[in-house]
Amino acid sequence: MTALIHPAHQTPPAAADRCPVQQTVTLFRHEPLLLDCGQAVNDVRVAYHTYGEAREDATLVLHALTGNSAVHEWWPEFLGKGCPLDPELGFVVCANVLGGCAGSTSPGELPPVGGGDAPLSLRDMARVGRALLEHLGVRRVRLVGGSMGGMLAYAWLLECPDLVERAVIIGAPARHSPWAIGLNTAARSAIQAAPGGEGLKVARQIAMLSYRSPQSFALTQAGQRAPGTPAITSYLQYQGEKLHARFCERSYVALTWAMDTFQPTDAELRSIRTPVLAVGISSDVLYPPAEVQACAALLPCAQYWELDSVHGHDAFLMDAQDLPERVGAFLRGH
Ligand SMILES: CC(=O)SCCNC(=O)CCNC(=O)[C@H](O)C(C)(C)COP(=O)(O)OP(=O)(O)OC[C@H]1O[C@@H](n2cnc3c(N)ncnc32)[C@H](O)[C@@H]1OP(=O)(O)O
Ligand SMILES: N[C@@H](CCO)C(=O)O
Repeated sequence: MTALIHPAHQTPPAAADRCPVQQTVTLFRHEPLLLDCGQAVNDVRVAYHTYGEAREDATLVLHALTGNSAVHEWWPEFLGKGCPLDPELGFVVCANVLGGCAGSTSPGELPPVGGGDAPLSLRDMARVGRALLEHLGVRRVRLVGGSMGGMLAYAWLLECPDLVERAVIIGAPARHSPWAIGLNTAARSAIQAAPGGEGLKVARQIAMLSYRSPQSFALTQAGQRAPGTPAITSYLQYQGEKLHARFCERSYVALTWAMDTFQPTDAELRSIRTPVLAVGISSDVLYPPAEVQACAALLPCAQYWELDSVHGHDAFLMDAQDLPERVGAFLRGH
């Protein structure tokens, strides 16, 4: 595979001067990426961050649905000196997924299929990630992923078992339940009913209700923010506006579809030999902890741990408590 490294990034600064910057590379220049839908795609752009000196072994962080590759911005408890991802001790990589809208090839940049955006799969995203690791010279990888990133870790375990040494899967099942698909269906319906932005805002409002918990909202959004407006109402409106300002509806449709259609069988999950730490979140109403645990129980080499938080699914981002310590210990082989 030949890669096109974008000129601004051809000469990396010395390690001591390095501050995290997003880099971009174009992969699949000569040999196309064959998507699961059958479409061949050349020139796939991947936006990524690296932390620490390049090595043959790395930890790959897999971001959540609306995340990006800037781990230092959204997961400071996990990345840094003394954290589970310590760039002084190891090489850390995070890439925006194929179909995302934070620098990698977006749905609108792919050849259309059947008159619409090419349907993407989590396995397609794992194959692009593999190509990035090859480009970076990485031959062995530990995975850490939360939410969509956790489901993507399952796809990596099935698609690239030769590369993955261990995986931490946080707040994610191996496949979507009817409940999770239903929530995404409602979100996509909102986008289809009101394209151009308003639908995406409603989609985020629906999703936010599943990312927190009744108890979390009782603690943080009781009463009124402005006279006559319940706090939760203005909160959801604000969250809709915030996502609209930083995300794209075609990516939202593509990524939620990829999650909904990822349905590995029990037999496939039983075939995974890689050690896995699966983390459930006690108050997660999107992916209830029992569901996360039941998926992990199908894996021959998985252990399960539960984060006790009232803040629901998003607790891995906003109320991590001793999760970093647990993740660090598992990555070190304990
Ligand atoms: C923070 C980033 O850089 S995101 C970029 C990368 N994105 C990702 O990685 C995706 C994952 N991240 C996320 O989903 C989110 O950023 C989270 C879960 C980590 C945190 O979400 P947040 O929206 O920052 O937190 P929270 O739910 O507490 O809301 C706080 C915001 O709502 C506002 N707010 C709180 N209550 C109300 C209310 N009743 N009415 C109106 N606004 C309200 C706050 O003023 C605050 O505003 P600000 O974001 O402008 O500071
Ligand atoms: N709140 C996170 C997790 C969703 O699964 C996001 O927006 O990506």
